[in-house]
Amino acid sequence: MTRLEGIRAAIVDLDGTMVDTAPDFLVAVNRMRSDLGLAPTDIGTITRFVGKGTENLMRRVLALDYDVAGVERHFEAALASYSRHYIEINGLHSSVYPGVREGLAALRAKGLRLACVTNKPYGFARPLLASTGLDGYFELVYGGDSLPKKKPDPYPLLKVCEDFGLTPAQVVAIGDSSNDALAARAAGCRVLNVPYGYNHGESIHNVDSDGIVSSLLDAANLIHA
Ligand SMILES: O=C(O)COP(=O)(O)O
Ligand SMILES: [Mg+2]
Repeated sequence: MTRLEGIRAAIVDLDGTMVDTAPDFLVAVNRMRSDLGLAPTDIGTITRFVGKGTENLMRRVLALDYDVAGVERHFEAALASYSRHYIEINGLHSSVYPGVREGLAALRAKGLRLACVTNKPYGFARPLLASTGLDGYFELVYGGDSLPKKKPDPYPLLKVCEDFGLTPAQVVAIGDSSNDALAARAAGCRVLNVPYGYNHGESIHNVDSDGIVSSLLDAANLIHA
């Protein structure tokens, strides 16, 4: 695969890229569903729904049972219940993917600056990064509610470029979904995808990116300052 040259910073996605959080999502969603008197859902359904932030996840899991008006009627209660449960179990059922720590360390060793940009709410992302010990690698963390727009909008990536004083062409995004690739393409950043995450239940091979890497360590081996 082609080397990426002239890269000074990497923007790394969280859910499905650094941490396999689907089991956490499943537990919190099912506790919320139980609070609302709904039957539990399954991990396959959850992995299709994760990626576009908490509000979208709530609407999708409510739409399993309710029509559009019903979803909106139950939305606030569902979000409050889910958020309370998620913060209680955040990280307990999750694991860091192989090659993540090694990849982040290798990127830092090459002199790259690192930012984490996730659609996960900042209040969930920060404690997860701390409990997994990944927070020390990142100069910057933006959650899905940190900025006016979230991925696939390019805004969070462009904000990182501005924060770092770099042009988008000097920055690579690494993520598991079309959200990450679309945001990167629209921003003018390079982008690498990992194939082991969620991608809305679709094949990552149909996504326009600069390459698919099997791990963050493989990504680091392709990236050069
Ligand atoms: O929480 C989500 O919806 C997905 O978060 P991500 O951007 O880290 O994949
Ligand atoms: Mg992701």
